Amino acid sequence: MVGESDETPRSSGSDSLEILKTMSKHDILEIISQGLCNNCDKDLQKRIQDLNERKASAIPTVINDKEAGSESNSLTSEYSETEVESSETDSLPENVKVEQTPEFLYNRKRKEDGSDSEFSPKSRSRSPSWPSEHELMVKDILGNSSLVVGNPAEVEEREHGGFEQVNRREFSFLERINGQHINILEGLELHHGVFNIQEQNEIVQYVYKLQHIGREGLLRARTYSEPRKWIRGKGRVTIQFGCCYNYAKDKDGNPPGIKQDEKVDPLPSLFKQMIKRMVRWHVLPPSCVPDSCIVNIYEEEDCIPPHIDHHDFVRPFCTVSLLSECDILFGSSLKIISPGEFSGPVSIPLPVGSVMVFKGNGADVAKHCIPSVPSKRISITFRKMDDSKLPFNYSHDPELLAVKPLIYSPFTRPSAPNDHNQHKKTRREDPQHVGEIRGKVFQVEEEVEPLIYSPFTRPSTPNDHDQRKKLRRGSPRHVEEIRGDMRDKVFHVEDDDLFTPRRSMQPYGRYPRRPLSRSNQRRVIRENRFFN
Ligand SMILES: O=C(O)CCC(=O)C(=O)O
Ligand SMILES: [Fe+2]
Repeated sequence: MVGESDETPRSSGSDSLEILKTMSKHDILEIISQGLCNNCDKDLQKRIQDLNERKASAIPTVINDKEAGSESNSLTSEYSETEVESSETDSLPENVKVEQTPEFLYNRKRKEDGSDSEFSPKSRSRSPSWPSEHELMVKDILGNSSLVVGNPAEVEEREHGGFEQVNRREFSFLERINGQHINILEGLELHHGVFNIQEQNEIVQYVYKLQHIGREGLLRARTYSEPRKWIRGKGRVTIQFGCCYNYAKDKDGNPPGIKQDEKVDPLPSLFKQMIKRMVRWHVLPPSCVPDSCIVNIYEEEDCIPPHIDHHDFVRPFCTVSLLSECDILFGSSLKIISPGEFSGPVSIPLPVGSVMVFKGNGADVAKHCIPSVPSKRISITFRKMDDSKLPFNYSHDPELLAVKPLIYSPFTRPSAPNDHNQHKKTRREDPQHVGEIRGKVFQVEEEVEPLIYSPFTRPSTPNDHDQRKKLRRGSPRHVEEIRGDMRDKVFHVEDDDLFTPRRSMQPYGRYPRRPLSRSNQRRVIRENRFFN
């Protein structure tokens, strides 16, 4: 057990118990969750499991929030599993409200729906440790959704052949920060083709299912949360898995970041499949396999304000965009104009099905935000927690521990469908091809020629557009010319359609965008000129 070799004088067992009674839940968790040997860890898990089972088979009288006259309209609003499990609940007076467990709500719902079988996982009779009953129940509700549907040959084909189609874009935008020109978008990547339309549909349906069971109160208290809708432009629905993340200081004074003593639901199976896909297909490195995610469900006009993702999460992290396209703004400084309306120097459209990877300056120097969206949108942000910030009692998911990128060789790339199987075999069997993956990655980079773009040299008619593109691509000197022209600001923009100076100088948000008055236009342009 903890500190067995510690030589400091110890208090007796009963003293320790007395001290324990005066300690906060947080401190107790710290004591029982750190530095245990394997045997003690197993023993502890078994004790928790046994306690859980005893509690589950003797759920105390439950009073419905609504029946009790509570104003809360969400069954989940107060529920916390740790509270239900804490010893105080055993000795509550009869009329004191006891929060409802998701299992209870689930069984009640089943009864309401006419099903007479209660949720009773096989593990109730005997399970060595995880997953808990609650987790089994959520799995049971979600069913066996699969990212890739089809016969085994199609699945194999998609998993192993599809990543050749992925297209990666990088971005560059120089801002002058402390007198130096810095590419604030360095490290940002936008990947297309990682999830096809059928897979996107599958994911969207899954998110709706999660939203539904979240609303029903069947997910853990902090997993599902809804914004207070009456405040315009504020927030969106969020569903958190893997860890509980505090966006801002909470009502108990906990700072923003991962709340280690709070439990949320673990990553659901379909999201693990998405993670595996992204690692296998080189969207994310195997050294940084996400173990948490936040689903954002934006209704029309919802937004996410300017921020830099918390460093409780390591880099890179990524966001998958679904359902509808919206713009994401970047800048070392972003302005809040009104709720949901922000302005900044760079705007990048996030196509449906794309994956944006954040690292380097793109994650840590530039802030980002999503202004009020034009229509309903879903995004899923996948992040890996810093080791020191893992929730207490966290156990790594074995399914995600051994994910490896697929091996690809540009030199054995199949030219005809007949070669294909042979090619796949070579790739999988010959580890030396790992080195060639780099070749492939660089090749992708070369395919995307960075375009150098200045708002002042932007072509005005479609006819000279192509001509200019050619010129820019063909002549590296053109870069210098533009740099010379731009003096303080150099715009490197990767795609013609991604950026226009007019758009960058207008506040974003609110669709359709209001035309700016002349004086406002002058003000915004002036502000952007002297942005640095
Ligand atoms: O919805 C998005 O695309 C961005 C989400 C985001 O920035 C975040 O979850 O931190
Ligand atoms: Fe973010």
